[in-house]
Amino acid sequence: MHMMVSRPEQWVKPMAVAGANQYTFHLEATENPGALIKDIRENGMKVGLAIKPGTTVEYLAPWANQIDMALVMTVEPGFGGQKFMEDMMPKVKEVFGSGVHWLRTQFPSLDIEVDGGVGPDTIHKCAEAGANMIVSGSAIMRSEDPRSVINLLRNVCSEAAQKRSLDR
Ligand SMILES: O=C(CO)[C@@H](O)[C@H](O)COP(=O)(O)O
Repeated sequence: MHMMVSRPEQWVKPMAVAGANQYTFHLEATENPGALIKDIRENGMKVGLAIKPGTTVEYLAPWANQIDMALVMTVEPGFGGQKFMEDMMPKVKEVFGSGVHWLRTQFPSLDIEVDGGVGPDTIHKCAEAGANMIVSGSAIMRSEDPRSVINLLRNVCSEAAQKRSLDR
């Protein structure tokens, strides 16, 4: 479950009872990420941690060893059909001036999801950066052949992941 809500603490138990196996919350929505991560685990769910475009990845990094998935939003949360923000890709992987690589390099086994504006035109950027989980809404729903779009998105991600593991 991607909980794009304020006060995410209040929905942990209800989601666990409803059968959710992963609970993703927004870093910006809580004052105590550590306590929330602990509560999600104690309720038997995996932990996802999302950041909005305006939040730098340095805020997420301290929690990366305690979570199962990092979600890098590539649109402002709110609604589907927005333009993919390519300038978010350095949060997934980039060589900065200092030579620091980001999430995929620092946390090779972490699931990294991108959400917003992802479709056949933008999937290569996500996959090459190292994202292995994709949210795609309008590119699939507005397609005349949703199955082929899903297959394409899946294949591009799998091929990039395979290439990464061979390069390691
Ligand atoms: O909920 C959100 C943004 O608020 C996203 O999940 C988008 O809705 C994904 O849809 P597309 O950007 O792929 O249309």
